[in-house]
Amino acid sequence: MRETSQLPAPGSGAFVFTAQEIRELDADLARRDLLELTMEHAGARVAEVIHARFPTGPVLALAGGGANGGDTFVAARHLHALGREVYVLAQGTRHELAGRMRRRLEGLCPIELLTEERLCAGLSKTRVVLDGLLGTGFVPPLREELTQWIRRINEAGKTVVSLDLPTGLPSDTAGDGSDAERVRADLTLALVGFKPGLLFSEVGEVQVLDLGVPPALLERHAHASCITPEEVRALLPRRVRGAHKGTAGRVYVLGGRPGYTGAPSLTAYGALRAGSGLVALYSRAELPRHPVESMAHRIEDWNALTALPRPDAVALGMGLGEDSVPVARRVLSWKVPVVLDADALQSELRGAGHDAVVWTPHPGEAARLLGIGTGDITRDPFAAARALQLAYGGTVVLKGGPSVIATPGALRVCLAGNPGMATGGSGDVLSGVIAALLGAGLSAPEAAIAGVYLHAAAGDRAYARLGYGLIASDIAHEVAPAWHVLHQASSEIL
Ligand SMILES: NC(=O)C1=CN([C@@H]2O[C@H](COP(=O)(O)OP(=O)(O)OC[C@H]3O[C@@H](n4cnc5c(N)ncnc54)[C@H](O)[C@@H]3O)[C@@H](O)[C@H]2O)[C@H](O)CC1
Ligand SMILES: [K+]
Repeated sequence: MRETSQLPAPGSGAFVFTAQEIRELDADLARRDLLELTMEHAGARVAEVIHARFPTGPVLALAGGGANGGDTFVAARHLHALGREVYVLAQGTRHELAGRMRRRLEGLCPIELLTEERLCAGLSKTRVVLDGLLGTGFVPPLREELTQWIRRINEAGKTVVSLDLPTGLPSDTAGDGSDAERVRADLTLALVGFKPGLLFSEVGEVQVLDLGVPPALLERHAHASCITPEEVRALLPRRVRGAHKGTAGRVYVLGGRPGYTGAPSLTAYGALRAGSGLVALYSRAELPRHPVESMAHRIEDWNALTALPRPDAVALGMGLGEDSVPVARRVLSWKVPVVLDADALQSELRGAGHDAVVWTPHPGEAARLLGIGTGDITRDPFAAARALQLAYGGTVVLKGGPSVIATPGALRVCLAGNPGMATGGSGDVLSGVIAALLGAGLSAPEAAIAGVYLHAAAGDRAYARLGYGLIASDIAHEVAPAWHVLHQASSEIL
């Protein structure tokens, strides 16, 4: 689970790149004669941030044989120019670029070949370690000498700043949970954008450095992009002066069964707090704690649904149990926007969906839908979300820390939210929020993006008040102020 204090700023509309996409971006930059400039910029920015964050003491810069090491040479030169004492240990290399970089340092700060002995001596004398051994070019498994060096770095207890990626962390997938073989960084300065490994592993603080790469190139090569508060604000439905409850979205919540009555009630709270004009619950069970602002109906037979007027959106599956698949089939045939959650996330519904469906699995449900293990989902949530979207259609929200959204055209990730939200009923609230937005007229991708963000922002508000003791109904109630702040705020405040 990610620690709240380690979350990157949710305001950053950063992109995410895999190692392959970085190679393609680099090739594009090289064609435009911009690659060397970009590396120069990277090193200068890294030096600037290190100097600002850790302004005193010697810096030990560890440079690998690839471009990650090349960036480190540039950073060392800029740190030296800022008056810092810098000691560079470089991996033996024939890399032409790294060789040139090294010549540029000669006479400025000491450079030696990296050996274990020199590493230990250097670590004992330093305050800050700049880890520039491996970046996106790392191909597991680690070579033995690297494993030993990483161990030494981690044991030294110094402040460690990793350049682009903590050495040993795979770029494109979540780390395996053990950090024995990767640098434990206090801060990672990610170049150009996040790498998936940084989003889905325990990596400490991450800061993305903008290297002045033209946004059009970033967009062309990116794997995914982070949801921004600005775009969510623009998506939020506005009520007209003559609005009444019937125009603000009528949402049906279909869920619950005897013994499982809390889930649909939380969905109803989520929908109401996200602005639904009317929320009606239908369940086989009595729902003793449904919001008084909603209408709860106990029904004996789901055939009774046929006689009901069509709502603007439906949230379906929360606590519904084995009736979920036939009920979902019936509701999907109405062709109104639907959120399919919890018990409705079944592989029998493959092919039964339509464009206005939002599927909201957590990793366990996603694994069930794809017929693979949960570990395969959490290893690469982007790939899992995309695979689900291709198999099931509509829009997929793969819940997690962070949540990932696959729309027909894009992969998105939400950096807001916190581990306190890992509490029973949190997902039920989310399906209500998304259903409310669908009911207000947003498309499935829009409702998923805005809903996931609003829910996460509400969770952050609840966490600020209550810490890890927050419960799902707190998230539901914080949706309203989260929305209100977003609605009112100017883009400067965001
Ligand atoms: N557009 C950008 O974001 C830019 C990023 N840059 C930096 O370039 C690196 C990636 O550089 P690359 O040369 O492709 O790879 P690395 O430096 O990460 O590593 C290559 C180096 O590592 C050795 N190696 C690979 N696998 C292993 C292993 N299992 N064990 C030990 N050693 C291994 C390999 O032999 C090579 O020597 C990116 O992270 C950014 O830092 C550029 O500056 C351009 C702009
Ligand atoms: K690194």
